[in-house]
Amino acid sequence: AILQSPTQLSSKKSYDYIIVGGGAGGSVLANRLTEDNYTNVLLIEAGSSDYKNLNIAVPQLAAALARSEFDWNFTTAGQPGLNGRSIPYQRGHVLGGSTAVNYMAFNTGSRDDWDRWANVTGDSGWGFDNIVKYIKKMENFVPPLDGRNISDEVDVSIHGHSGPLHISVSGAKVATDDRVINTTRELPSEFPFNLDQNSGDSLGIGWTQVTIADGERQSAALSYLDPILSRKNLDILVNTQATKVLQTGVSGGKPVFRGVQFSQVGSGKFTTLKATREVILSAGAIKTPHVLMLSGIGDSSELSKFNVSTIVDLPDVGKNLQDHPLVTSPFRVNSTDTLDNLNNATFVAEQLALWQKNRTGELGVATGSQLGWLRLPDNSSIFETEPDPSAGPTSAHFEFILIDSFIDFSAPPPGNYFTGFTVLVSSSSRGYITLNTTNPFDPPFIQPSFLSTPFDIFTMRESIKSMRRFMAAPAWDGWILNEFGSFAAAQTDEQIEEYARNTTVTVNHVTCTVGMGKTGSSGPGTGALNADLTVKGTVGLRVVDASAFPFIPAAHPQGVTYALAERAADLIKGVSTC
Ligand SMILES: Cc1cc2nc3c(=O)[nH]c(=O)nc-3n(C[C@H](O)[C@H](O)[C@H](O)COP(=O)(O)OP(=O)(O)OC[C@H]3O[C@@H](n4cnc5c(N)ncnc54)[C@H](O)[C@@H]3O)c2cc1C
Repeated sequence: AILQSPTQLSSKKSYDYIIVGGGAGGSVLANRLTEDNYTNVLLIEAGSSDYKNLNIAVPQLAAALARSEFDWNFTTAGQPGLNGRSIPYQRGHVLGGSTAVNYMAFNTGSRDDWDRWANVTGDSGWGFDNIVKYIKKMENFVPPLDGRNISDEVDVSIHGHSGPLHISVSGAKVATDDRVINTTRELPSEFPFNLDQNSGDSLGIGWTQVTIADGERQSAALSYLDPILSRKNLDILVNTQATKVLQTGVSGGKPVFRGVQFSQVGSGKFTTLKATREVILSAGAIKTPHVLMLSGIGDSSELSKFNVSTIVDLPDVGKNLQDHPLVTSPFRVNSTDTLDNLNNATFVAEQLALWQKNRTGELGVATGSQLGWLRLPDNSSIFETEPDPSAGPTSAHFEFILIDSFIDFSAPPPGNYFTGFTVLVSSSSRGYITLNTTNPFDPPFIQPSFLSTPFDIFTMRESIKSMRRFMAAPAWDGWILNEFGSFAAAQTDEQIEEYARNTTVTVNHVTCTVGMGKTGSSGPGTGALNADLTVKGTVGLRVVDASAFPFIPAAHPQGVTYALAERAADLIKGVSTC
């Protein structure tokens, strides 16, 4: 059942597992753990249960979710690599978490991304060949809404067809699709076509797979929770924030953390509850380390600055932050047939009527029908002085997101556009999260440290030059009029770097802030979690969300988080995972 307030909890009921956070990680666990009728689970979510809200359901309304009630409204610290700029740092604040507010691109990571996890943790179960079964377990690949033949857009045979998460390709084609694909024919050595970027080898340009089915967003709440709301052994407590995990004893010399303290914002009332087996933090890569630090689990030198007494000195909590910085390359186009038409209120009203009638029209299509995953040439000058931070030859250094409209996260100008996002997906910069205050309702201090290494600024610059080469292919003749705005003025290497520092934002892929390492290893840089996702130096406490990644994949991370959580569920159940 969904409970709206802690006062609705029954004092007679005890829970085997208390999960904090109902996003990608938490929703998978709540579903899988309650498959056993005798396992009782409480899922605590800070946001509301309004996961069917129109702005969430309709894919092209996603922009309205930023700075709304569905956003934690975080802002980063000033970033030296961005000329001191602070940027918004969006996170989902609703059942479904960030999967309810994201842009729905669906990737499952490259072979090298997963194999690097296996190496770092010493657990081959995280390797690609083993994880494939968990990827298939989550997936249900369905045909696109328009029913077109997609045999040249995706290799349907490698996907799962009976999992909870419905995925597909965009529900209808847009005017630039053929131009993008023709570019891969005209410039195949730099921009090869890849039929399925989720095969383990992600490199090349291909069709975006999305968590959209029948024109509607598929969030973790809709996929993993909505179908099981009638299970008697699952309670979902919404509008309630976990403020701390609490020590409930000592076992084998280690503190046991089976208690959770929680509260509704502004109520002034705090409730505590104890799980009989485990407390699992799935609060995402910002809030999971925040809750751990507030509970006395973190870097003792940081905690002491705020008079928080350290129970477990775990220096890696909040460190190792990795994300994907993004720069826009906008072009004016010689057409009125672009998704920019959705900036016109009358047109949107017409499209909304279509969407409500049968989910058709432009509001149900994906933002960015194609993605490109690309590497710097092996002989790039940067490798003479800097190591390659990518996971290996199947992982990209940078990404293209190719969009049939203007997007630069400010008010759109009049006219029609094409936008190429270039995204740094294997960066060597590392950021961090720490406390700002000890009030659990205050945001933590967030420093992503974007573009703070020579490799990162070099690669961002080269990605923009690569985007210009892509858009100069004959396929675009007659469509592209000219480069737009301050992007057009950035032509020399120095100007491009300055443009990047002045305009970089994020794709909102923050990860790795409570990363896994080898089981039992200790000290800075060895990871905050054991390979089975238990928190080092504790009993009864685990982390299952994107903060547990040891390295960010060169991929949009929701699919990777779902797969991690699918395996975590089996690790928790104690069934064989390899
Ligand atoms: C704007 C945006 C666009 C994105 N675009 C894409 C994309 O196109 N493709 C992609 O793959 N990924 C995308 N992502 C990232 C992706 O959605 C996340 O990586 C993924 O959802 C992470 O899952 P998670 O379980 O770690 O955290 P989340 O899904 O964020 O879930 C965490 C949950 O915990 C809750 N919570 C936090 N603190 C507490 C607390 N103290 N008590 C109770 N509950 C708490 C939150 O409210 C939230 O519901 C995007 C993210 C954003 C914000």
